[in-house]
Amino acid sequence: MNTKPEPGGAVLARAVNLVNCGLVVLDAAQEIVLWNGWMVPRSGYSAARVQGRALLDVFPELRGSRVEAAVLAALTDNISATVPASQGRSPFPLREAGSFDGARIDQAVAVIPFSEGGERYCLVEIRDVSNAVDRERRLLDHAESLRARSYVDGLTGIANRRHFDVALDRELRRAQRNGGALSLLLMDIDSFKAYNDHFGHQDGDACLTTVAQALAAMLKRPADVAARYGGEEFAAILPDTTLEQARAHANAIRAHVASLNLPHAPAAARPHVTLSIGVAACDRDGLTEPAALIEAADKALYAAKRGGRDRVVAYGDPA
Ligand SMILES: Nc1nc2c(ncn2[C@@H]2O[C@H](COP(=O)(O)OP(=O)(O)OP(=O)(O)O)[C@@H](O)[C@H]2O)c(=O)[nH]1
Repeated sequence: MNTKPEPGGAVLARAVNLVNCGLVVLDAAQEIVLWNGWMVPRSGYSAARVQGRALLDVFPELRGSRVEAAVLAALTDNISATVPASQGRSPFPLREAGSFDGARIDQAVAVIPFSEGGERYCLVEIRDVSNAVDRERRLLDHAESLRARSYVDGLTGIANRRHFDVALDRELRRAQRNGGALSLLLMDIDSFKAYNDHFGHQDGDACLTTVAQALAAMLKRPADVAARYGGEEFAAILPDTTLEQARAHANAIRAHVASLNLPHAPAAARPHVTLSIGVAACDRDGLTEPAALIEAADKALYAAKRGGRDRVVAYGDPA
């Protein structure tokens, strides 16, 4: 059996001052009766300076905070409480030891009531959780950037197919709710196989990126979406746009890409890179589902290819 005597007050005081968290003891009047060494360099107050002063007098900004509520609950109702770091801003104005203009330490605070000699007290324990909070923030940032990247085409930087699918579904529903129009363009670079065969795949990739950026620059409304639909195929969702308006816009896109004068392979129909575009709109019967709208635009695109390429065809145009 351990027969060593209990440590004296001096040993306890040393231990309390060495512990790696803030310890503050308040009496029933919320006045500070203990202020450990950890608090001193982080608050800028020595124990002698705060002893006997009310906590809210030392830190007026705690008024109305969750810490004040927890202290009240401890001293009046004998209830323990914790104030986790994630719930808003760090309650105590504590900074990294010795840096009084640095960032606040992220804190997890626990308030624990106890009685001694018939008096009620509470212990306020403050732990520095800055590292954990930092890690959590970095993980959240990383998750957010992964999420954003998962909707962007890695090669061209415009929306990818997944983004397109989500946007088309959303915009079609919105158009139906509001009784508005919506048009879809499917665009394909003409004779792109010949381009790759002549210039090589790397130049092919660069060409795809240039065309994608040119296309995105032509869609100016916030709700418009330009996406890479497949290999050398692009799509544009144009909310609040009728078939005839979309046809006009498709022609402007086609003319803009042609005006870039990107040299094409000798085997291509034109000396420069061109687009064929199929247009469909949801203002026609039966084109209220994404799949039906895509199929209609695809048929129109096929007709544009068959008709000689470098042209715009709308679904329903006479063959
Ligand atoms: N460089 C590059 N080429 C791609 C990519 N995705 C698809 N392609 C190429 O695009 C070409 C498409 O060829 P086809 O579908 O035969 O059509 P096309 O030659 O464009 O002819 P038309 O569409 O009929 O005018 C194929 O050679 C694919 O390899 C890509 O990410 N990078």
